Amino acid sequence: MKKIKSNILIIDDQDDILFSAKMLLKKYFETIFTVNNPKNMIKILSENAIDVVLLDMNYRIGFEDGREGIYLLKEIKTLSPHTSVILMTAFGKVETAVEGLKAGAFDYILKPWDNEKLLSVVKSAVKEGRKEKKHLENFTKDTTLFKGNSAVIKKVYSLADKVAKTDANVLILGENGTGKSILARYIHDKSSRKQQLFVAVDLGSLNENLFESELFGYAKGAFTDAKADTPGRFETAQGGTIFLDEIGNVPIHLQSKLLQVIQTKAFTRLGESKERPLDVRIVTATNTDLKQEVVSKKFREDLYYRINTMEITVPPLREQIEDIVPLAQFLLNKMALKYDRNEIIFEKDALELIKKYSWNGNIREMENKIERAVILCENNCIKVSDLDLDTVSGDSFLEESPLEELEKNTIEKVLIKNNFNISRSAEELKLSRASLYRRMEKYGIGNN
Ligand SMILES: Nc1ncnc2c1ncn2[C@@H]1O[C@H](COP(=O)(O)OP(=O)(O)OP(=O)(O)O)[C@@H](O)[C@H]1O
Repeated sequence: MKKIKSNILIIDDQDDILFSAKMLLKKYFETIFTVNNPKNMIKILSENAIDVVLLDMNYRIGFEDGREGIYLLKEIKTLSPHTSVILMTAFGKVETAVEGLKAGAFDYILKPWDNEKLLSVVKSAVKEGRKEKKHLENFTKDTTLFKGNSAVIKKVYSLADKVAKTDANVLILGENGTGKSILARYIHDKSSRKQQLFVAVDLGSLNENLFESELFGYAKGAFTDAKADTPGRFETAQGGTIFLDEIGNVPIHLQSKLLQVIQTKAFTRLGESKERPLDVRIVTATNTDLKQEVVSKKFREDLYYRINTMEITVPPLREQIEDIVPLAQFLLNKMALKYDRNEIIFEKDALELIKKYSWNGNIREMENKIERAVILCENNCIKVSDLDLDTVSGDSFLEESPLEELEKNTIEKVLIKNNFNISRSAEELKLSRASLYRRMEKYGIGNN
């Protein structure tokens, strides 16, 4: 049987436990390290990429409350944040193990263990760790784009990847600051037009009188200030992509001009009669409900159907809660780089607040708050007060809405049904184990 490529470290003061765990695991996993004194774990963890640590919770005779285990767990997580830790505890000491789960342990196992159970927990820890590592690689490779790992955002990028390969017009919908223009750029970068220009036009701030000249260009003498033949934005984007942001703000009398260009794939410079062929990919975006605008006759239906060959909705941050903390870390890295503050980190309470805050202004709001905090922060640790978040506005995630109540009840039911088996419950709820633990913590499930 081919062994799974992974490094496992077992820490226990009883040599017979180390021996039997090693005998069992070495049949399935490539490298097994053992230490009977936790002090020796530091060297192994710093010299090897350890995937999983199996950690006993009690060492000193007479101390059996598991405190040492919790302390060591935190130390391991600091030294090697992506190592999964499985706690080993005696029957009857489960409360401390549950506390360990909240402090970041992957799972716990009761001693004496059932071999099948131990193997299955270690295998899932290795698998989960790999996923996280891959996610981290994607995350650190690029400092301009954060993709996220929640199901909703993964769907967005998978759709964007598919549509990028085609020449279809794309309409991107979403609230302010959700990253619509970032997604438009992403589609361009993934398309066969990536070597050509990506031209972004903010139609919302474009003066009505300049609309035509700016978009389609003009000939010398077309109007008083037209001193020379000048190409417009569409022409500049030839061969590439034009991104028309805030398309919902275009007044109805100008919408027909856009429609004509999109329909005929040709444009005419102001003051000229010659029609020029147009070869651009059109990506548009808006935060208004265009369908509703069509119903209320503020937006032309024919234009709507021309621009939305493919429609992608970027979710607000409140619908991708599991991405909030990684995004905050991503933006902190970005700002740390920008302001040369490499050592800067979030204080635990600040990160908790970030997690619970409502972020109605989405990624833009978070970026602004973190940038401000990096500038203002006096030492290298961002505190709650540095973030300047309005926590009294009452719309933070802290409050339990009926929807949350529903979620809490469902989680409780599934956990009870599965005898508090986390893996099975997570599978049934279609959540990762980590997200299930996070929700349990949020709702105080399993605390008593
Ligand atoms: N996926 C992302 N990765 C990194 N930064 C992002 C991402 N999405 C958005 N941002 C940052 O958030 C800010 C807002 O993004 P963007 O302008 O794309 O949002 P938008 O939805 O187009 O906003 P608006 O509706 O106000 O035009 C930008 O500064 C951008 O750098």
